[in-house]
Amino acid sequence: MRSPFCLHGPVRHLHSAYDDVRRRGWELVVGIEVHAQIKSRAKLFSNSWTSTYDELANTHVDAFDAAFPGSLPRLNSSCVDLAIRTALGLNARIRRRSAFDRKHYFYSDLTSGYQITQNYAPLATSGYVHLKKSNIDVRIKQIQLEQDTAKTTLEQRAGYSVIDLNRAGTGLMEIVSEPDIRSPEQAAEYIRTLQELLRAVGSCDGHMEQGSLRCDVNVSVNRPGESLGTRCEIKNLNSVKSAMLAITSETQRHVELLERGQHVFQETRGFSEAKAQTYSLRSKEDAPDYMYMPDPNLPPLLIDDAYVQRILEQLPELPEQTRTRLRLRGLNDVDIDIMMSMDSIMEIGFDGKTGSKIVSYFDRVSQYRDPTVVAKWITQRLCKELVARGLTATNNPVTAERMGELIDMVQDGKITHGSGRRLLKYMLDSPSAKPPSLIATELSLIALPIDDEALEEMCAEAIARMPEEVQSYKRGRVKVVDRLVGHVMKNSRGTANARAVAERFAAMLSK
Ligand SMILES: Nc1ncnc2c1ncn2[C@@H]1O[C@H](COP(=O)(O)OP(=O)(O)OP(=O)(O)O)[C@@H](O)[C@H]1O
Ligand SMILES: [Mg+2]
Ligand SMILES: [Mg+2]
Repeated sequence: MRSPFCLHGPVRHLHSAYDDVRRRGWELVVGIEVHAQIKSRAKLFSNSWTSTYDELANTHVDAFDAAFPGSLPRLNSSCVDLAIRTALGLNARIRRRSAFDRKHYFYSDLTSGYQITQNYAPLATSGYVHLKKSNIDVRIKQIQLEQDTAKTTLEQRAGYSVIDLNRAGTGLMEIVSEPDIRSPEQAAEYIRTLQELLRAVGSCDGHMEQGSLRCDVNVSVNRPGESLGTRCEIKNLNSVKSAMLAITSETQRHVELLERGQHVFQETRGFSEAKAQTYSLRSKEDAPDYMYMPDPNLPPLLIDDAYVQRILEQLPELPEQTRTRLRLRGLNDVDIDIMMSMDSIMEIGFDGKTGSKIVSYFDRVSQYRDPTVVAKWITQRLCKELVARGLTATNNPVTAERMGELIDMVQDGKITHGSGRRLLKYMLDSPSAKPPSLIATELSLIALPIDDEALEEMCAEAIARMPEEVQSYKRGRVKVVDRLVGHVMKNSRGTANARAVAERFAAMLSK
């Protein structure tokens, strides 16, 4: 499973660079702006459907998305619902009256010349996210609704750019944190926690590599106890790894400037993954004047208590609650983390009631079974086998009922653990409607009874074949019995019960 703290190559190098900066007596301050694409069927203000990143260009475009003169925006209420779900999940205060503004700038990916956003009265304010590993709360300054832009691709050879309007007008939630983050690791945990929450409430699929979740990180350094330093904003980071790298290299740049007696100037910067360095895009002086103004075509967004209450009632279990519930059922944090992180490689449907697919699978399988046993099968076997086959919980061919039967067969000693694993692999590779017990019989996986003559014979055969092992066992090296057991297991194609075999050997060899 992927771990946020698994550091490789340049990350490890920069990680120690960051430790060095800390040793030299600097404190790092980070605030993150996350742009999360709302997982709604329609765009924020038009009837056009949203698209995935790999669809044919310009096939999801309404007159309004193309800024056709005379076209008017109409707010899609499901985007508001999903943003409110998110705000509730982030413990934020939902504004009863929010409003939309125009942010003007001129760029080829913005056909109307302005982006509709919420500058003066955002949808929600003053939330927080708890980071479990770092054990801190990161305050959320605000959550605002805004439009995504079109996508421009530069055709370098041909000397022109092509524009795809599929993304234009898709709803975004901008989630702005307070500057409460103090290390690249905390930033990584913040992004992952947010990702998990957005997926759980079903408001965003959180795929950074596909651009449905993008981060801008703001970085400054200061001496402990002093006021905050000047921040630089690094735009458009599309993986947790590049966010960590960008923060680390930017911190180092600030410290080097300040230690040389120079100043840090407020800037917007980009990040080159290849060089693991940030570079200047524009200084504060060059910052465009966005000429914000209330959008005259959109009335204020009014949200009453009943509306919020209704959404609160539909809110699925949040990750924190799932963790607590699973812990109460006896699961350990490793198993819980594996199950919850499985969802990061899972498609989640448009049904809204998403939450964690693998957790609800676990709930069904473990309803009348030992939860810890079921969790082990799911995390150590099923998840691994699914990932190896490029499958997800959504297209997992083994239903919860069949998985349950398989586990029962192992628990009841009808098949060995090893045979259970083979059976699971078989069921994943050759999906069928047959019950696992029938498949096990067909594959001759049914365990040999403990007192079977065949078992006695197999043990005797092993003893005859492995005199050296027998000798050293008799001289007191009891661990050697494992080799004898291994021989029998191999001969029985894994159907013998390993513990029974070991007991049999102990009895036979003590004679
Ligand atoms: N001294 C600081 N060091 C690091 N981060 C900071 C500091 N001061 C503010 N920040 C962070 O900078 C971010 C500012 O985001 P905000 O959206 O409010 O403004 P902006 O970046 O100026 O606007 P835009 O949305 O146009 O980028 C917040 O995440 C905040 O926590
Ligand atoms: Mg911002
Ligand atoms: Mg910003």
